[in-house]
Amino acid sequence: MASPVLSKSRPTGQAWWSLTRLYQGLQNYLLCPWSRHPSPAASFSTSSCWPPSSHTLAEAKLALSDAWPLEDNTPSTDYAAALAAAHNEYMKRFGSDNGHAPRVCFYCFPDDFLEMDQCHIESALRRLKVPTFRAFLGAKVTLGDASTGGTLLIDGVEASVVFLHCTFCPEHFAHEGEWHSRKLMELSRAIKVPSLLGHLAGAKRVQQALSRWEELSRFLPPEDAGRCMSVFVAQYDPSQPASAGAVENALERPERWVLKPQREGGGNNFFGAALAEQLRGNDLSQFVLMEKIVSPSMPAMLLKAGVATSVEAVSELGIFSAHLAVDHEILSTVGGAMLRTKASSSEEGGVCAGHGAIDTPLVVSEVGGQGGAHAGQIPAEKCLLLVCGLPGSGKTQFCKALADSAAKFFLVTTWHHLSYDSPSRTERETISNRVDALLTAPGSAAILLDDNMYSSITRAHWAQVAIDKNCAFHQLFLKAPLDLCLERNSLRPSAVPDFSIRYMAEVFEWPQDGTWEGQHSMMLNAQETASQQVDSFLHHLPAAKFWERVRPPDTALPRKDAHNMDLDLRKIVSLALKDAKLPKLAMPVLAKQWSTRKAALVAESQAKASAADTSALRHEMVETFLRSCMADVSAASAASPSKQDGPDKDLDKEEVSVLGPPFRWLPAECGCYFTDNIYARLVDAYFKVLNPEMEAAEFWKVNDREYDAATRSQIFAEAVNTAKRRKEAPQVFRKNLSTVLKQYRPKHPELFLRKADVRVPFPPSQAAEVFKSGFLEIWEQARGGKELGAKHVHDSCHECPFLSDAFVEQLKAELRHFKEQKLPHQQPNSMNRNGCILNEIGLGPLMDRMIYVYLMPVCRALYPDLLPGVDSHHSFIVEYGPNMDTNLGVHDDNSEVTINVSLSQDYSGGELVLYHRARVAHPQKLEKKPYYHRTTHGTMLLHPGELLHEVLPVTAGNRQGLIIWLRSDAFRKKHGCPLCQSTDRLLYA
Ligand SMILES: O=C(O)CCC(=O)C(=O)O
Ligand SMILES: [Fe+2]
Repeated sequence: MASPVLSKSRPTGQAWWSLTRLYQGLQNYLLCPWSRHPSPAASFSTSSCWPPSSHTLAEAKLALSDAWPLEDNTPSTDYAAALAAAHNEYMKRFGSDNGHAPRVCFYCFPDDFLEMDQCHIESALRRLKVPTFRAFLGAKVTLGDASTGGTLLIDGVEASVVFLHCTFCPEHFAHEGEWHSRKLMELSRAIKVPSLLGHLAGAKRVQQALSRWEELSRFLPPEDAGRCMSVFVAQYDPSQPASAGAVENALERPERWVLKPQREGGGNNFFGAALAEQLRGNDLSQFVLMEKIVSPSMPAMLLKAGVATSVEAVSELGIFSAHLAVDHEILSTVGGAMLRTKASSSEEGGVCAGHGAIDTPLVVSEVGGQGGAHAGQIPAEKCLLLVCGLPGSGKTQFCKALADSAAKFFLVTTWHHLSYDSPSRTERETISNRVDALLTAPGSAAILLDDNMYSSITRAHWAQVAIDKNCAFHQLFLKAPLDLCLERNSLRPSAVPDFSIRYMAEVFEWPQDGTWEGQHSMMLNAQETASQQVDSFLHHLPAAKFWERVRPPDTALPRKDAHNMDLDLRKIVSLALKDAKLPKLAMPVLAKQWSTRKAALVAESQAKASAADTSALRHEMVETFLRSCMADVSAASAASPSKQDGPDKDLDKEEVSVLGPPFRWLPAECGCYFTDNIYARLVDAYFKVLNPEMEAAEFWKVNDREYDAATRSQIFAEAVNTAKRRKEAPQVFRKNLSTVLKQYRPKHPELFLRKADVRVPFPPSQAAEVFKSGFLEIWEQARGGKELGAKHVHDSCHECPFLSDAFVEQLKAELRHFKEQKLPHQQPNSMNRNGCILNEIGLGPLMDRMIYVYLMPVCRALYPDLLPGVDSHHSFIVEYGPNMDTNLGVHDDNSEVTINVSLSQDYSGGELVLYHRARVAHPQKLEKKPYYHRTTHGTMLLHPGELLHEVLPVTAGNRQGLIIWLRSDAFRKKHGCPLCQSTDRLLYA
């Protein structure tokens, strides 16, 4: 029986799962005893033609009444048609202009056992009246007219097309003569199959490079690159320092990895202990370390040498395609497929080597969709997915990012995201009922239930709900250091009391291998950005039992006895009383209240001690107690005088996503932003403010510098004010943005994109209006990997055209219009008091698109080391002129790369002066001569954020600029925050 595959080439957990169940039957097994040469990837194109008919026959003989119709598979004739098209193109161009009669050459080994496969293509070509000949490695190869683009003569015959069945591994080049022949082939005008580029694209090192988003998105539109990433496994060059983590993991868990030497064909790979041994060796540069692809298996019977064996089998699908281009594309077709099926226990799948069998794909359309007669019988699929982790571990952002991208990757129709994280019992009940309803409703759906879920008993409850509803079940854990969660939590408008995070961190029961949870859990790194987490989720999806129904817990769940319960209640009280947010005055009252509540719970639990489910009941009691203490601490701190004019509590109801994807918009990236490098304009210097409530004496102890008394008090006031403003900046940012979204009536609504649209380019005609044509040329160069036409002007600084005059005017008109409305907005940063933050006034999505689609390819080409990836941007307008700031002191930026777009030209003075890098060890060794930048509007300057720069006084007129600070978590993780040079307090990296 044929092996089912999807007609849509996307990984669909649900579909795989359903198809596994559908699979039944018998496997034909083809055994070829010859395995002298590794076969090129295109072998067996012919042999793949016959299984459909034999499988159909087998179905008929076995009277499988519900057999699915099998598709014809005709790769050999499709192959021949593509070769014929190539030959005809050659004839059209060159004909027989020299009296030779060109033919298609099959260039092979002298004793190639695959001849039986190739001869079908040859005879199909003959039927198409295309002459062919066979030549063998070592044949006499010459160029007819000894120059590039000349005729290719092989054994004296002119080849129109050379179809290479050898020269793809080192042994094929045993003599210099073979290299020379191969080179002549490349230099000749004959059409090469495969082309050198096509061949290289299949090389393992190239595939490794293409498995990275940064590389792949240079060649594919983001949407397509995203889809590809969702099915690619990770690949590394183990000799590179950046791969140390992967190598370490492979040494620990070799069963998850495969080590491939750079060789074509199977049979050369290392697995398990042999892999670990190689990894400990010296020369790793010849290898590619790849995560193993773990496909879902299905039961099968393999028949080999007359013996049938029942195995768990996996299949691998290859699709044959042809692409012919001479200057422009002439032909691009997909023709036929090869499916290899093998026992999942076998590391190798080679058919000739006796490991795999050629099989037939059973093509169905979407499961649960219009899949033919059987579709209606396939039950709708549901999956309950728990997203667990401490508060501040980024669960909600991850869920949003997943639901956002998941629709593209799964056949599941609906993704629901529910947060169970509510202190109120009734609200939790409502959500619980909603989960119930969603799991019962018709249609496929994934329900993401996001909560701390720190106890395994709580998770088991949800597993049981999934079992009862006959649904699939899986758990995702976001793991983050406690300090990071505390820091992130403190930045949220709906921060929970610190003590609750400390408590959960202490008692968190992480899933254990070997228990029911081990099989149904995936760990994600909470320090990655949400989109990276989604990437790793998609990477690990094939191995996860994501769409499987969970088996009831097979290990005893931890039981909570009276003693344990008492310990937990005490722990909660003691941590809660230490919570920093708790005002001192409230403490005795709460301590008393909690002690009474605790005693009542203990008594209640003792009274119910004989009930069957006491353990679960005690769990519930601890949970309820924790939540009531959390509510008390929140209420007490909200009522304390210092908080009365604090952030607006209603804000968290606003659906304002400022954390991406694709980019975060919040100004703070490191905890030091709130305490270090606080700028005082008065003396043009930076100070530390450990907290805004700090006393003057303490402040001057930390900032030990000499000033007179009056200056001291002014500096102190300014620094403390700035620190306060920074502390509140994230909340104010959200609040302002939500006000703008509700109240602002734009002048040019087309500038206000939807967040969902930011990954797509402007339609071409609009792009031509937005950008200067010179920029679009540079953009194309960057995307094509070509040298850029940007002008290098100073140490790593480049100038290039960017926005069109019309667009600059449109943007400025919108900004004027905004300012006229007098809506609240913040200053861009400590140094610039005028202007505004574009992300805060609703133009964030526009900037996201500008950066994601247009600026990133250019920046990546110009700053490959600085920008391994960009996770956030701070985009703002600066303005100088009469009655405003007129200059800007020397500084470096809180960015990896800064893009400075000039928006005006009618002003005097105001040059931007670029010096040297502030953060290198020996700045004095760098170029000392400053560069004075002054351009026409719409031109941009790109410079590393660490380059010291200043703006000289504007003496007349008005000067406006658009500044984009690009930030990279990956860079900061390695080199530290640019302000404090440390990695300790990074919020997202
Ligand atoms: O106005 C300019 O050109 C530079 C502004 C700047 O350097 C900044 O805001 O960081
Ligand atoms: Fe700057």
